Amino acid sequence: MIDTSTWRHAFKLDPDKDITDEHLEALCESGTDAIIVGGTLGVTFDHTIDLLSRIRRYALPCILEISNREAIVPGFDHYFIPVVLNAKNPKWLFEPHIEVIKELGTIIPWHDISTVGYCVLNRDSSVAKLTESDTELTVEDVLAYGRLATHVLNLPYFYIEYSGVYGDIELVKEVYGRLGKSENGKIQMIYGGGISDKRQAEAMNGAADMIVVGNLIYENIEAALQTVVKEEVE
Ligand SMILES: CC(C)=CCC/C(C)=C/CC/C(C)=C/CC/C(C)=C/CC/C(C)=C/CC/C(C)=C/CC/C(C)=C/COP(=O)(O)OP(=O)(O)O
Ligand SMILES: O=P(O)(O)OC[C@@H](O)CO
Ligand SMILES: [Mg+2]
Repeated sequence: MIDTSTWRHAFKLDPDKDITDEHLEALCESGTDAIIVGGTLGVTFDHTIDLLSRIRRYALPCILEISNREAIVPGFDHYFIPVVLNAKNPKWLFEPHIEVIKELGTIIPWHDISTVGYCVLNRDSSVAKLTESDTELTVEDVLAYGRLATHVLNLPYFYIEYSGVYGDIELVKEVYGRLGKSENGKIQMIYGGGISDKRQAEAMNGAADMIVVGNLIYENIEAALQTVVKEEVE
């Protein structure tokens, strides 16, 4: 089982996108807490296992965020199993999961997986289009999804996903403040989406337990490296 309680920052690598050895080394040695591997579309077994083999040169946790059956590669330290809580197409809630559990049930390392409840808020993202996410949500709506994740589903993670665009920080702050602190904060809240510089990374890190930086890696590696924020030492 993995302990992410002190994690503040992770880079998310897309197996479908190229990255040089030099940039990969810089990311893995940047001080980030973990590498998450995943994407929405086109994630293949071969690209995923190739990327894992390259990341394994470095001593940091590597998590596979599973987006399709093809991408399931053994050998990761941990697996995030997504549930898109605000998916309007019910097929995406549990159908893919059931198919995989029926196929792999006996070999699934249940202690190495964590279910992550996503609230997808960028209507133009691939994941929103794929799952037909209801992205026109108020703060109260998002807070309700957070409470669903925390108290009804007892999930370890609630992920506010803006995937590709920098989100509404006031919404994130309010949801985090009312969910995390006022309700014994037993869930870890993650923010990801459009972080493009150190200022945005620090701002969002004040609004959630952990931030994830993805696309910026492939647009501006130096700016991506600047987003690494570390746990304040008491
Ligand atoms: C030995 C062995 C084989 C070990 C592995 C066993 C294992 C871990 C089995 C898994 C068991 C299980 C229950 C798996 C679930 C399988 C599955 C297919 C789940 C579907 C998840 C889902 C809802 C997918 C659709 C939505 C989606 C793509 C979610 C991913 C998260 C997300 C928000 C992605 C967006 O990423 P982003 O980078 O922003 O996207 P793009 O940049 O590509 O646009
Ligand atoms: O690629 P970006 O927009 O940084 O988003 C990171 C992560 O939330 C994607 O699942
Ligand atoms: Mg991505």
